[in-house]
Amino acid sequence: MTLSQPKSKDYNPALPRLISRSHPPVTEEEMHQAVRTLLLGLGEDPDREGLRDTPKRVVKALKFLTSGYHQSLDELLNGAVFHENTDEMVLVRDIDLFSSCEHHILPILGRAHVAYIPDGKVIGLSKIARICEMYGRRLQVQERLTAQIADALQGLLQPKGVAVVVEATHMCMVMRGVQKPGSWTVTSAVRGMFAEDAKTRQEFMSLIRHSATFQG
Ligand SMILES: Nc1nc2c(ncn2[C@@H]2O[C@H](COP(=O)(O)OP(=O)(O)OP(=O)(O)O)[C@@H](O)[C@H]2O)c(=O)[nH]1
Ligand SMILES: [Zn+2]
Repeated sequence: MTLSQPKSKDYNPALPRLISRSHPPVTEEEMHQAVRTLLLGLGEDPDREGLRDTPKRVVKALKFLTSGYHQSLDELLNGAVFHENTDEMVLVRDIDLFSSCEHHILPILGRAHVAYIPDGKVIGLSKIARICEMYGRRLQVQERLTAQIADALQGLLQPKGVAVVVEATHMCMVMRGVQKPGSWTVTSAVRGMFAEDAKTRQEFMSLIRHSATFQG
């Protein structure tokens, strides 16, 4: 049986604070011009054949990579929250995750492991991956991304506990800056039983233990 839809306006841990709410809208043409200016600033010729459509492509790509700002949990869930009498841990591990770091707008590539202990309600498994995707498609820091996934599940299901681990490599640390290709950042967010009970947390950690590699 499908439960009544949780309302994201009642609970929305990731209400995007988009500046467009208070500023006049920026037109598509202005965005293209901005990319053209960037290319000029880099010493490129934006009118050469290979770059002619690049401003359009960049804007389109960036819009896609930040499309999570325009999604809501209600829409994404599509009612897929069900009554189920179980209180055993549910874990979806190795969810590929792509995001963009808010400091450099460069990719964050990795994976998420998401677990919860139900308290009368379960969520469609694919929706867990969709929640990760929605928050990934925003400008992020990994810590906030991890917490937002945990808080979304906590708010939607009121489960006995939630645990999220994100393992990711940041292109801003690989391709530029400190240039450390082998580095992985691991962040976790634990709520309820996972925060309170070391045994439950250990069970989760042992279930996700493996070597972190990214296979793109
Ligand atoms: N905590 C956190 N930091 C991040 C994340 N993504 C990028 N950063 C860091 O944000 C910091 C920005 O530091 P700045 O000194 O302002 O920028 P920068 O000169 O480009 O820094 P470098 O990368 O050290 O060259 C860097 O240390 C990045 O590694 C993230 O998801 N979480
Ligand atoms: Zn960065």
